[in-house]
Amino acid sequence: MPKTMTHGRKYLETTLNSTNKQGDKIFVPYVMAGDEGLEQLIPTLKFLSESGATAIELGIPFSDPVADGPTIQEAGKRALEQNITLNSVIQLLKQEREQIVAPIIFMTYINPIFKYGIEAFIQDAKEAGVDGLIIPDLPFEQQALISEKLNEAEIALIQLVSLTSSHERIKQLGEASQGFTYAITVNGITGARSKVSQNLAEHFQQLKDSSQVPVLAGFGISTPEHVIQMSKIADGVIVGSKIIELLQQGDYDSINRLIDASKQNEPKA
Ligand SMILES: O=P(O)(O)OC[C@@H](O)[C@@H](O)c1c[nH]c2ccccc12
Repeated sequence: MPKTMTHGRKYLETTLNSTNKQGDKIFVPYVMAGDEGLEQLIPTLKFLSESGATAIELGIPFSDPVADGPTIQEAGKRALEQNITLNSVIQLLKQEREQIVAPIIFMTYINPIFKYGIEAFIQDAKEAGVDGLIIPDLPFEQQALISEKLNEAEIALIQLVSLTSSHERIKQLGEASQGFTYAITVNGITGARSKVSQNLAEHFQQLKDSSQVPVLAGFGISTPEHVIQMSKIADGVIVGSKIIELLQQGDYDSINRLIDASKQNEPKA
């Protein structure tokens, strides 16, 4: 990161847009903070960033992760056993953020933020160089709780869109979108799957037409072929459970192959 570039929504959006402009698709891996111990977190983030991840979604472990499938839940348990908290992740990033070029998006449930205190959290997240936030259990109607202060701090609040969102809701979310729009491509929880959903081209076209920021596909994407398939209709992908499995196995080659699959698109004229 150039020293003059500060972190936040603009840095995230500029980074994502320039990836698409180059003709590549966006690749966002999800990792659970502290799954491999807190001391391994910076090396892992550095590896992902240097391997070509466009941005990184960093999960904060939580005791009641309602949207998470088994792989992410297990990773969360391992992290909780090591006493990883929102606070310890923020403290680490305050020290080491500069080592990682890729924008960082926190994925945290709302409870840890309440516990931390909304204002203190936003201030510390800003100081830690957090560029965006995903809060899966904060309904759109309740976002005013936090969105104004996030706007002031210029941290992006990412909107999640489900397959069952109505046309009207898609329009609302599109107007509120910052950073990127997270399009959930299955009805269900997170987790690696053998096949990705088909026939989503129209859905994605509708999302792209209403979103002011790139639209990324997530949930179930597990192979380079899935990445290529989804990248045809979305601006990029998010891969969580599979990345967690591969990190556990130390299979960095397969992680590189997933990332490389997002870079096989012809440059736009
Ligand atoms: O694991 P998958 O199926 O590859 O999907 C990504 C997902 O895990 C990650 O983005 C995520 C983890 N926890 C979440 C909760 C809600 C929405 C998204 C998430």
